[in-house]
Amino acid sequence: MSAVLAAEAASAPKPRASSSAAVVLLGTGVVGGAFLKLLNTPAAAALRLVGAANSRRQQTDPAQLADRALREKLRGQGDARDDAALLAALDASGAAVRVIVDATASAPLASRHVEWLARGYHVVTANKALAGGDLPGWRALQGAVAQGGRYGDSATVGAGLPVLSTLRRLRGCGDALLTLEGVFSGSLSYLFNQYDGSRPFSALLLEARERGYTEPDPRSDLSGEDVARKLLILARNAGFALRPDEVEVESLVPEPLRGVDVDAFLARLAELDEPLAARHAAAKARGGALRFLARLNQRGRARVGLVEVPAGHPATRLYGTDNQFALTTTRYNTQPLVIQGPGAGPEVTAQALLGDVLALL
Ligand SMILES: NC(=O)C1=CN([C@@H]2O[C@H](COP(=O)(O)OP(=O)(O)OC[C@H]3O[C@@H](n4cnc5c(N)ncnc54)[C@H](O)[C@@H]3O)[C@@H](O)[C@H]2O)C=CC1
Ligand SMILES: N[C@@H](CC=O)C(=O)O
Repeated sequence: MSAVLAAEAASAPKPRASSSAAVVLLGTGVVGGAFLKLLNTPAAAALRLVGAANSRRQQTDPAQLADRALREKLRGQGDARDDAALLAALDASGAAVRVIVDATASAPLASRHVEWLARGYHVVTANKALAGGDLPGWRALQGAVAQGGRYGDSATVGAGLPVLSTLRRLRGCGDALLTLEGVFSGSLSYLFNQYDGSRPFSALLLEARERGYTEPDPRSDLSGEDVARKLLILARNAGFALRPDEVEVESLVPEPLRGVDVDAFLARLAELDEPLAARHAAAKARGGALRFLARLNQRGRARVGLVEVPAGHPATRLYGTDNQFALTTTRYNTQPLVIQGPGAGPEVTAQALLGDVLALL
């Protein structure tokens, strides 16, 4: 090892010897699976997994939890789902820091976050259904946090890009958000950064899904619902008490595909192609490009949808799954403060979860 590398290794932050946490993981899909891999790295040495679950099964047996094939095994083996048994495993761990990591998209699970915080568990989540859901849920969450509950939400916006932390820091300094604009979806960014009409939109969507960028049901992305949730989370953290019905949302899901089950939707994906090809051709003919943008103006008016932007627009300078958040505030008012980078994907999202868990130690 070179002297420089050795010095860096020696100075790398290490968990305090006395700090350790017991962790229960809910959701072992794309993000949860990547989180399990991170738990097996030195960065997570202070964390002890005491329970893991998918939607149907769970495991609390230490030997099974230590198995590198845990995620695969849970598909066919394990106990029936029972939140109480997972919480009991956290209690039995004796750890001072007990963390529930929610890597699902389940609204019923998200609705339990407040109760878990009130009972003294910390919650770290990639699930946006509570903070980006109805206003009473958001208010209950703020109440639990005001009582001392610690809620790790970095993964809910920008897959861990430092957006929420920046916004809260500015607000803590008395700076107020005036407007917010950008690309808040990694999958829609990936789709529209590439879509030039040469390949069907549906083929690109399948690619985004295979890479783990889309929601469990990709219509949550295409409908604008996932972007609207992120806009609500950001707006609320900036002090706007916005309700979901106050966000104007444009859906890219054709009407006949809205009510069918996920498998039927995936089988009929080609129905997305013609309308989007027509919009793309029209934008291109005018020298523009299509981007799925989110906007919040100073009066609290919020909209998410597909926009034809001119060549050279900041959103045309994104690559891959890049997200872009342009924050204009009372102090950043001549030029916005811009946060940009990959905004979806298993590794970055799992790292955001891990970072939030480690911050509890
Ligand atoms: N994929 C990405 O790039 C990002 C995803 N997220 C969020 O992460 C969450 C998970 O996304 P993915 O891993 O892509 O989804 P996924 O569909 O691959 O995995 C979801 C997992 O949750 C489990 N699950 C569902 N209901 C459950 C329940 N009641 N109890 C226990 N487990 C349950 C499923 O069995 C599955 O293992 C979503 O909320 C998503 O919005 C956030 C940022 C980025
Ligand atoms: N499906 C989401 C994943 C992150 O929240 C997206 O595409 O941004």
